[in-house]
Amino acid sequence: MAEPVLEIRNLNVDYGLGDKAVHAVRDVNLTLHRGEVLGLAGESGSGKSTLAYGLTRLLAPPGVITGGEVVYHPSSAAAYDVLGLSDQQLRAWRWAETAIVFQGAMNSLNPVHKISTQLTDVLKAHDPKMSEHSRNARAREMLKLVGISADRMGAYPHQLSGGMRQRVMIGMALILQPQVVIMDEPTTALDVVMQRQILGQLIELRERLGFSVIFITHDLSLLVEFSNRIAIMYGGRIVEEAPAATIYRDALHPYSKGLLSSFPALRGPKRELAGIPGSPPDLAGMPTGCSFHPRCPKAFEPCSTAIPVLGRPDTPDGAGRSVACWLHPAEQPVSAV
Ligand SMILES: Nc1ncnc2c1ncn2[C@@H]1O[C@H](COP(=O)(O)OP(=O)(O)OP(=O)(O)O)[C@@H](O)[C@H]1O
Repeated sequence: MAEPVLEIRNLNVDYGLGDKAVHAVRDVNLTLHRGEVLGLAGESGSGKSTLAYGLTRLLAPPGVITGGEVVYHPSSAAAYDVLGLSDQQLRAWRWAETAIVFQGAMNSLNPVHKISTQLTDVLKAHDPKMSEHSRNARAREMLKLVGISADRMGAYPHQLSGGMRQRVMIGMALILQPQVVIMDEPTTALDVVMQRQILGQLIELRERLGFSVIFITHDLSLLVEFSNRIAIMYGGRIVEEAPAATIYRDALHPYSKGLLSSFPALRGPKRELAGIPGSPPDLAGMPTGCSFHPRCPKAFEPCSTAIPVLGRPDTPDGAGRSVACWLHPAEQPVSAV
C-alpha cells in the first residue's frame, strides 16, 4: 500500500464541555494513503462532518478537540501534527497542503465578484509574488481542468449553473495543488447525473495531479463506485474499514450491511433494498456497549455492555480491513463501559 499522507490518531471531538458535552467523534483512527480516495459513509449525525471540521481545525464553538493527533506527511519534509500548528502555519497548510470543499460550497462563491477574481485571489493570498499574468493563466488552466471553458472566466456566479459553480469550487480547491482534498457531500445539491459526472472528473484529475481524497457522503453507492477504501461511521466511531470492493461484497458489520442495502447499487448485481430499523443514536444519551446494538439484528450477550474495539477481524481475508463488532472480535483490549 502507498505511504500515508494523513494519519488521524485517536481523535476525539466534543460539542460543549463537562457533563453536558456531546461526544461527536470518538477515538477515530484513520489513515489516508498517497493517491487514494478514502470514502467516509454513515447516516446523518454519525459525526462525518465533525471529523472533517476537526481534522482541519475549522470547528466552530462549541466544538472542541479533546484529544488525538492529525499527522500530516508533506511530500518532501518531516511529518507534523496539524493540531500543534500555530494559526499562521495553519493558514498556510490549509488550501496549499489540504483543501476542503464543504456541503453547499457552490453557494459560498461571492455573488459580486467574477469567477476569475475569486480564483486569482486564492493565488494572490498564498503567493503575493506571483505575477498577474501567471495568476490568470493558472486560473484559466484550472477552469479548463474542471471542464469549464476559459471564456467563462469573466462570468459572475449567478451566470453559471449549479454544476458549473460546484466545478469552480473544486477548481478553487485544487488551484494550489494540495496533496489532500477533503470533500464533504460536495455534490448533494446537484442531480444524480451531474453528481456522478463531477465525481468521475475529480477521479480523473486525481490520477493526473496525484492528490489524495477523503470523500464524505451518506450515499454508500457513490463511494463503492469512486473510492479505493471505505470507512463506515456510526455514533461518532469508525465501525468498519476495508477496500471498497470488499465492503461491497462482504461487509462484516451489521450496520455496514444495513447501509449497503439502503441504497440501490449503480453497478453490479441487483440487491434487495431494506432500510435499517430504528433511528441513529442520540449522542447526548448513547447506549452502553456497541452503540448500534439496539438496532442490530445480530446483537448478543456482550454487545449491550462492552464496546468492541476496531481491529483486524478473525476472517481469512482479515488483512487490510478492520471492524468493531463482537461478531468478529479483534485481538485488542476492550474498554468496558
Ligand atoms: N454545533 C453543534 N452543537 C452541538 N452538537 C452538535 C453541533 N454540530 C453537530 N452536533 C452533534 O454532532 C453530531 C454529529 O454531527 P455531524 O454534522 O458531524 O454528522 P454528519 O454525519 O456529518 O451528519 P450530516 O450527514 O447530516 O452532515 C450530531 O448528531 C449533533 O448531535
